Amino acid sequence: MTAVHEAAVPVAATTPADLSVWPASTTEPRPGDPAVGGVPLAEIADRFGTPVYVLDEGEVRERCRAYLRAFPEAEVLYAAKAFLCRSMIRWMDEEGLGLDVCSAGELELAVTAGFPPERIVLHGNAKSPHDLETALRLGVGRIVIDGPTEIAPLAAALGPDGRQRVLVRVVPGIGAGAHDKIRTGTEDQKFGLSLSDGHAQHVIARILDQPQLQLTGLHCHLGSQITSVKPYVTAVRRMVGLMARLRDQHGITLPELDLGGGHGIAYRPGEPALDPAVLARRVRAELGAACAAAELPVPRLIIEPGRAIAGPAGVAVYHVLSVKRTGARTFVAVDGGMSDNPRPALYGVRYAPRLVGRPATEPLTPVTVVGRHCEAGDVLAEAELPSDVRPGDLLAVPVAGAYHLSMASAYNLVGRPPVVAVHAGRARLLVRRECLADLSSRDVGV
Ligand SMILES: Cc1ncc(COP(=O)(O)O)c(C=O)c1O
Ligand SMILES: N[C@@H](CCCC[NH3+])C(=O)O
Repeated sequence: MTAVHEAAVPVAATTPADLSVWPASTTEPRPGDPAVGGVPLAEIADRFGTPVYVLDEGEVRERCRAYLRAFPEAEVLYAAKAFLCRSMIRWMDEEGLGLDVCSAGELELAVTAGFPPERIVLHGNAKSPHDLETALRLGVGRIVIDGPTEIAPLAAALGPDGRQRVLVRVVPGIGAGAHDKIRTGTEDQKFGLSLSDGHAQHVIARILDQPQLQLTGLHCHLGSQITSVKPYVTAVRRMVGLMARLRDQHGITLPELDLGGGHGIAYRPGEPALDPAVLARRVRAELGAACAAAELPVPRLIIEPGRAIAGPAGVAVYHVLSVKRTGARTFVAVDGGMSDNPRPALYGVRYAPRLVGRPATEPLTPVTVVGRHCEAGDVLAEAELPSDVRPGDLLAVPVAGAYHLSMASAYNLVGRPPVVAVHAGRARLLVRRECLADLSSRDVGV
C-alpha cells in the first residue's frame, strides 16, 4: 500500500458520491445519509452499534441469479469461505445454488441449517480425519481429492461397500489472481496435483483402482480476484487435454469439469470486474471447441464463485474514534480494524470508505484510515474524506461482504462485529456481536 502525503485536494465535498461499487439498492435520500436495502446506514449504526456489517439480501440473491442466467447449463456452487451464516445458507438453497465448503465446520453448519448435503462439495488441501468422517456421515455430494495421501483413508472410511463421488484437484500451471498469496493455479504451491509433471495423471490412476471412489471429474482453481477471462480459457484447454489423455489411457469419459472460482470484483470505483456473462460465453465457446477437437462429449461445468456473490453485497460501518494530524498526514482511527478486515494487511488491498450520517461540506483531503489494534500495519484504507472528519463521525466501507468476517479474529479481544441483513426497508440481525463471554468461554482458567 502506498502512503498518501499530499495536501488537501480541492474537490467539492458536495459532488454526488460515486456509488458504483455499492449495492444496487443504495440510495441517498438525504445528502450524506446513504441507505442500503432501504435502510439508512446511520440508523443501523444507532440501532446495532458499530462496527457493524450490513448485508444486502437483494444484492446477494441478484448476484446468484446473474450467475444462473449466465451459466444455465452449469452447477453454481457458492464458496462458503467468503462468508457463511445460516441465512446465507438458506438464501443459497432458495436460489438453487450448491455449496463449496472446506471444513467439517462449514459443512456441518450448512447441513444443520437444512442445506441438502448432496449439493455440497468438500475441498481442502489437508482434510482431517474429522473432515472426512463428517463428510461421509452427512452424505456430502462430492469430495475433491487434493493429494495422494487422501486416497487410502477415504477408501478405508468408506469400507468395502461404500461409494463416494470424487473430483481431483489439478494444478494447470496458470498464474492468475490479484496477489501472490492468492494464486493457486501455479506450480510449486500447496494445493492440488501438477498437470505438467504427470502427478495428476498418476494419482488419478490410483483413484481408479479404488472401487469405492467414483471419479466424476476434474477440478482446478486458479486463484482469487481474477479480472480477465483469459486464464479460464487456458485452463479449459488444458483440462480438456487431460480428460482426453485419461480417455486414451483408461477408457474413461469424465462427465464433470469444475473450474473453481476466483472471479474478480471492483473494490473502488473504476476498477475492473469479471462479468459472469462474458466469462460464460468465452468458457462455453472454448469448452465446445476443445471437446470437439478431442472428440469428447462436453462435460457438465461447475463453478465456485465466492467473493463475486457476497463481496459487493456487504458494507462495513465504523465510528471514528480519533483523528491525528501530523505534518505529513492525517490518521483517522475507527472502532474496528484488522480483526474484522485483515485483507489490507495481508494483501495490500485498497478500499474506498466514505463519510455517512451527515452531509460533507468541507473539501476532501487524503487520509489514512487505521484500525484500533496494536499494530502499525493495522491500516484499513488510504482514502479521501472531508477535511473536517472528526471523532463521532461514521465511516462506511463498501464491498465488505467477502473474506472480512470469515477471516476475522479475536485480536485484542474486541469482539467480532454483528451482521445485519437489509431488505425492502427492513433491517434484521443475522449474527450477533461477539461479547466477552463468547471470547472467554474457552478459557478454562489456571
Ligand atoms: C477451491 C476454491 N473454490 C472457490 C474459491 C472461491 O474464490 P472466490 O471467492 O475468489 O471466488 C476458492 C477461494 O479462492 C477456492 O479455494
Ligand atoms: N481470502 C482471500 C482470497 C483467498 C480465497 C480463498 N482461496 C481474499 O480475501 O481475497
